[in-house]
Amino acid sequence: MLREDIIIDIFSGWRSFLRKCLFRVIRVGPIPSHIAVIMDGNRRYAKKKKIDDMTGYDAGALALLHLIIYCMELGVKYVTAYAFSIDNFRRQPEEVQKIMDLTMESVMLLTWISKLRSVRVHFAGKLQLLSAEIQDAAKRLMESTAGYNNFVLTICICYTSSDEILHAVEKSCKEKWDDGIGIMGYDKGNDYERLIKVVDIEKHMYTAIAPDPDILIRTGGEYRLSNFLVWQSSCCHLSSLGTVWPEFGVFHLVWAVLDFQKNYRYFAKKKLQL
Ligand SMILES: CC(C)=CCC/C(C)=C/CC/C(C)=C/COP(=O)(O)OP(=O)(O)O
Repeated sequence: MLREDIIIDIFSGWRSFLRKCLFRVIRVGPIPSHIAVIMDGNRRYAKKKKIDDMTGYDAGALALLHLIIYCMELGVKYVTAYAFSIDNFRRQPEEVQKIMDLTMESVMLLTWISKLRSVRVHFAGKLQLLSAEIQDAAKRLMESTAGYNNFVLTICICYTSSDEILHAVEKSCKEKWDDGIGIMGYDKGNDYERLIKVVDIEKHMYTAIAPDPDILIRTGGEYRLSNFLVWQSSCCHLSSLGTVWPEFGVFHLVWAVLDFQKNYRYFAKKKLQL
């Protein structure tokens, strides 16, 4: 399903030319540095098109590849996608297997794209829940692209925010403990001095490779975060789109960015206050 000729087609041709003209106009305003996506509605798309659910996921993976390329052209440096949550292991075995197969295919395709466009690929989540084969392939891709910084793609797999925060707290405590500092704070007059700071926790997040997202897009008409980037999205523009993920296209991206630009002053001010 995910093939190199599809990517060449997205990068070139008259559509790519028109897109670049449109992006030139949008770039007059502020461009988000980081866009995160919850790719909801793949099975609903499959039902709508009367195809099987697994083909819906294929279409979803292709929509993600389109988004990555559009973001590169627009000048967005970071994209983070919620590919599979820890809770998704409770789904039908064939569905779990399908997403794992897509992950493996994506690793192969991303190996090719990353060399072509200097893309750094990062997998974020409890990766030990993946099969040994996928863990190895993901690790190899992360290592081989670690030196690139043109564009950073984070694929959240076996991920939930609760697990990410627990992991980061554990790591921070262990680090302080190993340094002989201890983990409990102490009273300091009227104040309380914490030994574990917010920066310590943030350093150990699975997604620490990227700054907090500027826009979080959720498709499928839902208004929930579903345990995705909960810590990181306190000051981010939320965009809930009625479209199902495989139908997400360049105009949906443009809409989300224009909406972000409309509210930019507020978010810029809030970020300065943090
Ligand atoms: C790189 C990589 C591994 C790509 C993964 C491809 C992909 C589109 C994953 C989405 C996973 C997922 C569980 C989405 C929820 O949609 P749903 O189908 O549950 O939505 P619905 O049931 O509400 O329609």
